[in-house]
Amino acid sequence: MAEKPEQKKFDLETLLRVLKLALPYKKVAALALLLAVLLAPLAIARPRLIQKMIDDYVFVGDVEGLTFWAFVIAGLLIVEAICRYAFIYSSNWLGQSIIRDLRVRVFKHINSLKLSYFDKTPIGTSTTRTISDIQSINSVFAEGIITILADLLSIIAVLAIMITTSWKLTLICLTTMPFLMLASYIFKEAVKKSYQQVRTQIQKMNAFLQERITGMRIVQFFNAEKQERESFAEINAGLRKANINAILYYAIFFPTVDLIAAASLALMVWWGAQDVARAGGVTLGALVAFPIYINMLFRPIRVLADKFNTLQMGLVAAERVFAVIDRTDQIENNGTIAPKRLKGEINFKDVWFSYVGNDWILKDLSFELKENETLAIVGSTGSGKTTITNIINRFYEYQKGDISIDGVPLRDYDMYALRSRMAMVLQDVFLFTGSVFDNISLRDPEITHDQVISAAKMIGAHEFIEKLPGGYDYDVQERGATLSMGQRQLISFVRALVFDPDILILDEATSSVDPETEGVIQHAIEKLMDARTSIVIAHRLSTIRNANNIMVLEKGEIKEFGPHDELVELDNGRYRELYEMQFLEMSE
Ligand SMILES: Nc1ncnc2c1ncn2[C@@H]1O[C@H](COP(=O)(O)OP(=O)(O)OP(=O)(O)O)[C@@H](O)[C@H]1O
Repeated sequence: MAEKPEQKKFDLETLLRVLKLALPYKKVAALALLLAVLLAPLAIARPRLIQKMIDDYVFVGDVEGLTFWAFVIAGLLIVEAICRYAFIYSSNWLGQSIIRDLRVRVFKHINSLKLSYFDKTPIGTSTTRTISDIQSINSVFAEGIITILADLLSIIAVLAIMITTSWKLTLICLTTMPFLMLASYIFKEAVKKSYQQVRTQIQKMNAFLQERITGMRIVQFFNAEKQERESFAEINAGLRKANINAILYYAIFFPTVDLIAAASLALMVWWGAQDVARAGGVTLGALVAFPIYINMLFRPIRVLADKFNTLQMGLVAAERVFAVIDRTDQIENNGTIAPKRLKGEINFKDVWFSYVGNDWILKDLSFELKENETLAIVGSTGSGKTTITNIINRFYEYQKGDISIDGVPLRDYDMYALRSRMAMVLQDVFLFTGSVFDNISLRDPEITHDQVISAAKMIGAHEFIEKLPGGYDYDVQERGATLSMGQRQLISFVRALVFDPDILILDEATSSVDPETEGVIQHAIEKLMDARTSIVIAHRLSTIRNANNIMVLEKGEIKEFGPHDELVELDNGRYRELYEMQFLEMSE
């Protein structure tokens, strides 16, 4: 994905929108702000008091007065430390609370988006939006806006006290300011650019690793380790270079600022020392306090450029997160009918569907399924079999024609109620990290252990689950990698059965299993389809033969439709051809 907004100038609109996120935490935000305002005069009070002590007490020899003011300074130091702690804690608490809310909001929103969004958006992008981009928004609060404000306030406060102490000395100190400004500007731009490079390299590395780790089998099998190692080394070198560039700028900038500060100090001492001697010139106390002021003036300026970059990067991230939140291609769910049970009569009438534009994948489809009937869909790859199931469960919206279930148009149903009466078993079984029980119940609190066990028994999966270490509590690793294909399929069958759907959508796996497992799976499928309407993308001859009707699909059109015995009789029939070439062979 092109990350072009990075080049944009400061975006006030996004900043305001980010600030609005703090509304639920008004009080903490106000506290952080108040502390920022308080900290500036607190910090400058110390050198001012030292100045006073030297001028009014040291020369007079008033030890009692000196002790008193020393205690005042100590007291102020403690107050400042407490305030600084409270400031850091509250601004970070604010940032973290805001991003916690935002993560929930983004996750919820991503969940509600149409599947077509995920067709177009790489997985990595969705994860980046919910994790690292949102994390960067924290910096807008914790390191950005409030600290920048605190720094600016302290600069103003220091300048004010410097000018009131001696405007001449202040002017002398400020003569180096243009150099500092120039250095800061150059640094800010250079660092921004190198951080962009770092980000690009990190993104590259993430994408590379994600793909290679997922496809590790292929990498190892085709002995591609060497090439992959070389590609990785190249990306890794790029990341190192980008990081070193960024560090280099810091290494140049910070000493440069120190140098400019030292020049200021030298000028001040040179001029100040002469001025002390003059009548009406600066006092000795001021001369002692000024180096501290200079330090206080340069320290925030030194980090300000950096913080401004952080703020800007936070805003760029915020803009990307908002772009996800603002997406309106959510699933429309305007239907209200929510039946407890369905009969499962499905009717397609002149249905047309395309994923993109006018590239029709399903063309003028009409067919009917009665209660408890089974329809087997067969056809060559890409003919649109999966697509039919995708529009029945409303993963995608069809464009023309009508689909109804039990005589009610699909869109009049509440989508969640409708889906709760359907179950889907996919060819590529997806298991989540968690126990076998959780993978079957999908953490639905209404599903009991007994229900799961009795469903597993019906399917014929109970035996093998019992034998797993821990049985139903067996910890399934990511995507079920530690289970065999057949075992994963059986678990997905139990998952479907336990929800006791009225309509079953089944994409039969093409992978062949040993004859014994095949027998178990065949039995499981029969159990699953028993007494409910089923649509099966069929690959097993037994399933096809037992189906009430077979649909032969070709390029999105129905070529033949009818029961096995009828279709197999058709001269030059497509089904007959498929049957003789494929299914008979498979069943041998
Ligand atoms: N999400 C999608 N976005 C765009 N086009 C898609 C999408 N999914 C499928 N297609 C296209 O739609 C057509 C039908 O795909 P579909 O998955 O329905 O075929 P299929 O008959 O199930 O194939 P197979 O037997 O290989 O699974 C294909 O040309 C495919 O490229």
